[in-house]
Amino acid sequence: MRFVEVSKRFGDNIVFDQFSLAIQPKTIMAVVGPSGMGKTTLLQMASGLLVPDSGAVVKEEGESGSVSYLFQEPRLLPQGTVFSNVELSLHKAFPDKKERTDVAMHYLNLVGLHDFIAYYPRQLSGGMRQRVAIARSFAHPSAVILMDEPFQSLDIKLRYNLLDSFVSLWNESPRTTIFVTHDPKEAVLVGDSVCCLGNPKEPNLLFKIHIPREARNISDSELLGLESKLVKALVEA
Ligand SMILES: Nc1ncnc2c1ncn2[C@@H]1O[C@H](COP(=O)(O)OP(=O)(O)OP(=O)(O)O)[C@@H](O)[C@H]1O
Repeated sequence: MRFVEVSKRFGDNIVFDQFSLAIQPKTIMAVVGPSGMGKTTLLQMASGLLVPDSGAVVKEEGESGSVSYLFQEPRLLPQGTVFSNVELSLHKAFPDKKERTDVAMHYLNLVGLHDFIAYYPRQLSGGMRQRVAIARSFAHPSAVILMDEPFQSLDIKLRYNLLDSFVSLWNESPRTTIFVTHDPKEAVLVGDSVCCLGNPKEPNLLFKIHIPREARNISDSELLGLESKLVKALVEA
């Protein structure tokens, strides 16, 4: 997916001015930036919910069709079980009931919720609810996943556990992904590239990360170095 010289303003507020960014198919672009710099706006333009004033969002071959959105809050149906929260979203993509059930169960297994499929959201912890939402995003056969600070409200241990779950699902079924986060550590653990919005010297500072995702460690010196560069860029932004 490519943002090509995209401009977007709300009244006098210019959020993007001739902004360009290329996300290689089936890679993860982490996006960090101070509050109000346009991260959610970027996701909305990627999803087609919002149309740029000028410029274009270009999808690569195989990226058209529906997108999966993962939000900070899991947005589950309170009256549906864990299973039906995933299965219900698949009716259009998988008209065959058996196939739909298999797909839902496959992803619920991958996020470790096989023993909780008959539970209702109110019976789950916040982390478990977010696992359901992750399973639902991946179960949907969309080529693009847009993530808006999905782990922000969780404690640090849970956050990194969920990040691991997300990476396992992603490795099993890679999709073009934009991952918005406030946390530079999350960004360097998960992204193939990290785009930092809002730095006055370089409005879309881009870092590429060459360490394979599965080999990344929170205390790896190269990642720590990159993280501190990001923190510096964010403080200057
Ligand atoms: N529908 C809208 N109408 C008017 N202004 C808007 C609208 N949507 C976003 N904005 C403005 O655009 C700017 C970017 O908003 P956006 O939500 O994309 O920022 P963000 O980087 O995601 O912020 P945060 O990190 O706080 O979620 C902000 O100044 C916001 O007030």
